[in-house]
Amino acid sequence: MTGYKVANGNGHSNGNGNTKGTNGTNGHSNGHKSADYTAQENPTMCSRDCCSGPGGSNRGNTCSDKKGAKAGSLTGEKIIPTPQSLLGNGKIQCELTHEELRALRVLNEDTYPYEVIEEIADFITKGSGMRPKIGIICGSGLGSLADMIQDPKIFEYEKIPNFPVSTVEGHAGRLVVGTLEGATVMAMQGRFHFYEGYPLAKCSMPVRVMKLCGVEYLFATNAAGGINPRFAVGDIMLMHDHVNMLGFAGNSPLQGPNDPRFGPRFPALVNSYNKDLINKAIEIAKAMGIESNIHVGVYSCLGGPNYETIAELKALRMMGVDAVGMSTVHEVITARHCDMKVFAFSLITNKCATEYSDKKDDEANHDEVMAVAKNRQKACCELVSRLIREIHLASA
Ligand SMILES: O=P(O)(O)O[C@@H]1C[C@H](O)[C@@H](CO)O1
Ligand SMILES: Nc1nc2[nH]cnc2c(=O)[nH]1
Repeated sequence: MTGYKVANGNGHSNGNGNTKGTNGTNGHSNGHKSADYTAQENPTMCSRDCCSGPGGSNRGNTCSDKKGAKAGSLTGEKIIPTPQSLLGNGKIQCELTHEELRALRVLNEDTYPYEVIEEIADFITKGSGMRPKIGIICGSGLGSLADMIQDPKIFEYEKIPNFPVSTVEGHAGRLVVGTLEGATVMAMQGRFHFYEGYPLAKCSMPVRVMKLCGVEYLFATNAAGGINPRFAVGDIMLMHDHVNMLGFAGNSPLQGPNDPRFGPRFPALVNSYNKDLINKAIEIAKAMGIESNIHVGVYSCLGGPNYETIAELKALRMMGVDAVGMSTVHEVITARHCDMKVFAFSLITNKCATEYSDKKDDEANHDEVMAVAKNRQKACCELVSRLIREIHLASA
């Protein structure tokens, strides 16, 4: 115990009556919402050349031809665009061109229209001349897997239309398409996390791009803190299930209008992690002589960027969670929604303390996470590449 008394040694004081959410939102401020409000607050914004709307030649003036405007805007009444209206017949305040509407929806970014994702996928398949079968999302420090790809075609995220950019140290921010162990693959060197300020649908949008590029298998890796006391730093936990804490808080990458071209409105998530791939990975680990460092377990994603409190870690352990991180779950949900086969693992980069202590060493930190990931990247890369080889051989 550390300088203060906890009544029952469990570390909880029941003083939790003030934890209610304050604004009823999903908790992310994406910095782009203003695009909606500009449109709704300017009743004269239109797509024609007569006024101050986009492309208008008479900027700063108001439009006298308001035929396209909804009645509400003429009386000054506010019309709040909803996701349905944005995806519906395209009328927010007045007629927008298809391109303008799409730009608004992309900026609005909680929903990525199918057509935008299709365009990104075309950009990648045409630019690389390949239709990859396996998609890989490289977790923190494991980006070197993408460096093993042969004949790589590299796409910097910032050069891909409508793609977000990586903001985390250790995430390079590029997409690499090429061949690995005979299979055509596309690998994300750098993923998008909720804590970067991106809504979950944007974090996992690249999974849908992968799907439309032809990807059938999603491989996702992450760095995670080990909660299971049997786990050591440097171990690998093959994910066989997850606890979606962001989902408990009412947040999902599938929120908003469902496009059935990707998958059903209410997808089932039991058996999300492919058992055959888990079993093959265990066999490969045996052949590599790292069997004793391999576990099968349950991962949980929290929003981050802060690491967990002792009370949170105790609660997660009681829920059956073995490792905790800040990613992957929303990618897996998106992949399963569009019927991809999923294989995922956590590299245990730190042991999570579940007892109170004053020792600084017990605190997780990103430098340690990166250092362990660097040390273990050879084993992680070998495991993934050998598994990809098996998939390739089985389908040849
Ligand atoms: O992208 P992953 O899940 O590997 O990154 C983890 C979570 C945080 O970004 C970071 C914390 O140190 O590592
Ligand atoms: N949330 C979380 N993410 C991590 N990523 C690497 N280690 C950790 C950890 O202990 N907690």
